[in-house]
Amino acid sequence: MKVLYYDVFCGISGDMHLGALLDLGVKEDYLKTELRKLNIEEEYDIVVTKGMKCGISGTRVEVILHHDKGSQEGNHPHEHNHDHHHHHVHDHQHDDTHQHGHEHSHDDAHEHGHKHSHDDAHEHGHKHSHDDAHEHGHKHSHDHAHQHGHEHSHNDAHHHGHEHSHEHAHNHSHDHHHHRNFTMIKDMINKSTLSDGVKALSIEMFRLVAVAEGKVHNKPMGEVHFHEVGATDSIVDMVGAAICIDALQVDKIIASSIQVGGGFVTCAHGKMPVPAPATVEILQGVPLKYNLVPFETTTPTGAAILKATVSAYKDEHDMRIHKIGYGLGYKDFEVPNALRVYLGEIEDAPGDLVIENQYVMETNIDDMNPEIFTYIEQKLFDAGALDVYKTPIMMKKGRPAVTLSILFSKENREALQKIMFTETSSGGVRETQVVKSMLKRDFVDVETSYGSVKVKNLYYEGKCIKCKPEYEDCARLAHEQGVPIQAIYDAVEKKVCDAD
Ligand SMILES: O=C([S-])c1cc(C(=O)S)c[n+]([C@@H]2O[C@H](COP(=O)(O)O)[C@@H](O)[C@H]2O)c1
Ligand code: NI
Repeated sequence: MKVLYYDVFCGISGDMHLGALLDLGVKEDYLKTELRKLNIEEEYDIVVTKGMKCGISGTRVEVILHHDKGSQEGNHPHEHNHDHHHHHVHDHQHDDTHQHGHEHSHDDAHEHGHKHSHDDAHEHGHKHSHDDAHEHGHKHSHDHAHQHGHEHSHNDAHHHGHEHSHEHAHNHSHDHHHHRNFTMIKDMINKSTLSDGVKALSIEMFRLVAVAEGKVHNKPMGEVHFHEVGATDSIVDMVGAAICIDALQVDKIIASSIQVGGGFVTCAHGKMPVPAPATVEILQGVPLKYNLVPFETTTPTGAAILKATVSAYKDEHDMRIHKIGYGLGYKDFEVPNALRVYLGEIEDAPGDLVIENQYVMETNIDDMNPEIFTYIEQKLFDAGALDVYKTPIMMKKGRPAVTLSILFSKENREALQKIMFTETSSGGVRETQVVKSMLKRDFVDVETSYGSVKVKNLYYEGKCIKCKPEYEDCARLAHEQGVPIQAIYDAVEKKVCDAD
């Protein structure tokens, strides 16, 4: 079995992850070509360099943002070194002789404060579009000649206050890409020509962050205003992660316990404890280590990449390692600030359990014509449900009702959700992630006096411990031969026992 192992001894962020997988052998050109399928390549550049951390060489990835067309044309790339140092206070450096300090803080009802200070002649392009009530306050102070032009489009009531103090004429047109929400990002990914696997995996990463942010800030997921998450560099980090993982074509992903770091981190919300609330929300149930350094070592993006892909956490593993990669972080610590990854193989033991992350979607129904259930169940199976089952329940006001449950893999979530909303009377569904352990299995054809029946063999610790004739074959033969179905089961059992 081909395995990817994350050794998260000093944490993980989106760009450390990209660096590690490029270091492991994923081609930089392939990553960049695939990312272009999102059609946002004018918003960023990706710079890949070789570097060193405490004597270990590895690969460093920087996502350089073009916040606006103006800055792009004016050759003002905005650098976001997304691990461990920018924490939502954006430091920007420009080729021209000036610096920007942008401070953004967004919320549903919220205020904007943009502060710019410039030394030289240049142009800005900023665009904002928001869904909710909020206030804007822009403060600019400039020393030299340039132009401003602000474009804002808002759906709801809000108040703007722009304060400019300029020594010279200048031209700003705002064009930030910070406010894509989960739905917008999902649409962008789905509309692209990326493979279905990459789409599903990257959407799952964004969903994990959206759910976590919603929980932390006590808002429904749809109302979460993405901050860094909605920004271009998070899109590059998470879609890029899915592209690189998909390119490796591994059967299983394993990780060590995750070093989250310590202390406090400053971000849009102010100072927050490490692990940041969204990070620890995402990493519930995962083995963590703390305080290797008094800084944030694992970010929400890094946490989401692992949560969406890792099926087992083991500090000691028995894989044969074929390749090793190091993705470098930005800061320098006393320990190597790097994510280490291994590509290798684990022997397929015949008795091994198959362990998969799956999901259960459920809704309680007390007001639907019961005849419809059978129709819906079939539709759910056709859309990829792994199992569909009903549980009788008693609901409020003494109503007898049914819980309709679906077991599924994440790539089928949207199709199944659509059926739940459009075909049942339900107005909402809930979802939980489950770890499913299955006995290894194979299928054989058993010849009986009635005909051939497919039989499932189930293995545990290398031995076949259960044999199950497939119901459909038994039912078909019983009809064809005009015998009780039990006669077919008995014939299969006799054949199997005789063979033992
Ligand atoms: O901007 C928001 S909403 C934000 C929320 C949280 C919470 O934990 S809530 C944390 N952060 C911090 O932002 C940086 C960037 O993280 P990325 O995952 O985008 O790389 C990081 O320091 C987070 O802890 C931001
Ligand atoms: Ni937050």
